[in-house]
Amino acid sequence: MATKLLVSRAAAKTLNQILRPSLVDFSLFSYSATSQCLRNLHSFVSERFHFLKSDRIHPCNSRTMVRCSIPRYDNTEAISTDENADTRVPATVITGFLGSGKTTLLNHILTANHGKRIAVIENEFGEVDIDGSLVASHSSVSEDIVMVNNGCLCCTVRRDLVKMLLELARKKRDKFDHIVIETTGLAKPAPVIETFYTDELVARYVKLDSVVTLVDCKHAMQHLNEVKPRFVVNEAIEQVAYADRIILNKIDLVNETELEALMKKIKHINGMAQIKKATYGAVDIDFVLGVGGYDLDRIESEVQLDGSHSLTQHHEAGHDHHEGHHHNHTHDSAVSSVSIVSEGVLDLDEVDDWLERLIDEKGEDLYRMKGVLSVSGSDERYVFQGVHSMLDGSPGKAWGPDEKRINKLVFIGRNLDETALRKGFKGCLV
Ligand SMILES: Nc1nc2c(ncn2[C@@H]2O[C@H](COP(=O)(O)OP(=O)(O)OP(=O)(O)O)[C@@H](O)[C@H]2O)c(=O)[nH]1
Repeated sequence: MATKLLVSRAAAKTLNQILRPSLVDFSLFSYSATSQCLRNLHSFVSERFHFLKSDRIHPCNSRTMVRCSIPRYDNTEAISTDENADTRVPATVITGFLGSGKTTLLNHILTANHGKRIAVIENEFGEVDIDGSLVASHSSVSEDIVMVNNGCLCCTVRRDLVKMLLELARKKRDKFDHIVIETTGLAKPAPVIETFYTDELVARYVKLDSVVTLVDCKHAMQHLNEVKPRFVVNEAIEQVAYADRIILNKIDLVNETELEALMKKIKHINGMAQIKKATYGAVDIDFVLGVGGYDLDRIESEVQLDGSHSLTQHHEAGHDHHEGHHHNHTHDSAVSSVSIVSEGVLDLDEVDDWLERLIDEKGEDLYRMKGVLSVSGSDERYVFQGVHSMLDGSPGKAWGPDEKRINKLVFIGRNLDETALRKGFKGCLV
């Protein structure tokens, strides 16, 4: 197994300013402090709240942490005049099953004319560095390999991933604008995502932009339907579940009916990700870079749920209809999405309590969640996003004077209890 890091010079562009990283203040709290922490969520009106209670995300990770932090920026270090500017380097994680087209997409990113200089961290099984030569044959990056490591990104080399990210962000920051990490076909995305939140230095210098999942249209259904032994993760499902962007690749190898069935299956698992069909990973670069999938400012555009869409999926799943919400739970997979679209005003204290309880009880099974909320006593939307037990929330854009205040929430996870989620939401309405 080899993990290597490349810095692409394919699209050179000069950074006008080398913005030095801002400081994130991580204060360690005791477990009991989380409650207070969440209860105070709405009081951080102008500052982003970031809550982290991370445990058991990955079998390799046995520690339990409770942290609460408000990112802030150290003026002595930051060159930017805007003290709230997020100057961290964005990173995109490309995942997808073996042979789904990850390297093909990477080549597309490296050779497309987008003006961004890309640093690549590539993780490959096998002694021979095959993907490196493939990438190199399509661009002039072969001489830019700066690190080589062994292991699988999701397990043994997570430490190496941290090292590489820090090396890039601290020492080579002026040489690139964006980091792309290509995981092995078998890598589970959770530990890679977790790295951006649990490692304080990484969180200080690098921000996760998005998880892009490649799906091989010809073989994906077989992998998604594969029944694994108990406690064994189906990587194909996990990769779809964590995605912000899904590329249905190799559409040239399937017919419309097969494509339709696959699309339906994928939406059942992940009702939040934007999906594009492609051959040879050829998608607009904007679709994969600069997504802001974990960015609170972008949550609203990411949570594009409307009642009609929801009900359609709900119907497909063969369950009772409930006005204004749906769940696309499938019986053949424990991983599914639950979406709630509802008018009404919420009590933010109740929301804090509800979400706190939820992540306390179900954090391990909650892969992703995002929401735009209408809360009492505020003219602004309240937005939140989370991964497992990490929850990040803050006030967002103001509601328009004649705008309908519609709450939109989506949860993706394992064994989601749609009825309980709906009840929990209703319990927060004033
Ligand atoms: N027919 C067809 N072949 C494709 C398409 N995209 C990629 N391929 C081919 O599929 C094979 C695998 O593509 P890669 O990009 O290497 O896939 P990968 O996900 O990086 O593979 P691993 O690193 O083994 O996990 C290559 O031969 C590609 O040329 C497509 O849209 N259509």
